[in-house]
Amino acid sequence: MADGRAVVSLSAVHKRYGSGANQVVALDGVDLSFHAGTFTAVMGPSGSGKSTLLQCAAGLDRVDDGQVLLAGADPARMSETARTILRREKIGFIFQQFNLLPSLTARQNVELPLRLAGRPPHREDVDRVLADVSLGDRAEHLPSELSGGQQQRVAIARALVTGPEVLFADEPTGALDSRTSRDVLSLMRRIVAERGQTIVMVTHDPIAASYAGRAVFLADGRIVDQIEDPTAEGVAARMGRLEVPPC
Ligand SMILES: Nc1ncnc2c1ncn2[C@@H]1O[C@H](COP(=O)(O)OP(=O)(O)OP(=O)(O)O)[C@@H](O)[C@H]1O
Repeated sequence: MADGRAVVSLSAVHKRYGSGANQVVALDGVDLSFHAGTFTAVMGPSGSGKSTLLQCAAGLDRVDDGQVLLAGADPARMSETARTILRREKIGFIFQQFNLLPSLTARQNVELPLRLAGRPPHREDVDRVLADVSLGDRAEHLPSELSGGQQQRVAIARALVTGPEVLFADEPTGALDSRTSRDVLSLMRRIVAERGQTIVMVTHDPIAASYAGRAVFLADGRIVDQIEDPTAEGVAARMGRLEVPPC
């Protein structure tokens, strides 16, 4: 369902932390676009800049040089309030640790982004998105009454309920066992195929990357390779050449 429109694009993006001798160049001239309806895995060794890329692409962190365009807007040129609204309305996030509110039911967690955006949640919309993640029968359960995979599916429903242009996922299966991970990844792939959702996922796991339509490889803050329709074996082999051998 990819339509060739870039939902997120980074042009010559540089991001540095610290200064002087302690300065770290986290992103070193990144040019990268994420088109509508595509599922991209961002891979690379530890410290290569994956999380920084996600933070900058999502407008959560400022870039030092270059430009990010996110859903047609440049977050660097927006006020803090406008950036908050952009994040609330156009972006969904999924995290390794789910980040659900423990005292709220699955339904109330899913309703939360709508309430924060001042949009009264309609029961049928929330029911539909819970059914989309196969949790129609768990709506009234607390997170503590759900398995890890079910909690991550609530988090996905919560990320989808506002109809975001792009979903950013940071190691979404990092806290799940392999079978549950496969279920969550299959769900993410289905959301892309059926809803035309755009997903950008940071992962260490070649099997997770194989669910994406493209794997992008970072090393020392630079994009060094891309693989279309990646297989777990192909990704693992490419990663093996990027990882620094232990001394
Ligand atoms: N807030 C910060 N202050 C200083 N340096 C930072 C900060 N955040 C990240 N870095 C540095 O920037 C570089 C890129 O970090 P980043 O977290 O983006 O890498 P990563 O590929 O996501 O790593 P990992 O896979 O280990 O999570 C690293 O050298 C890191 O130490």
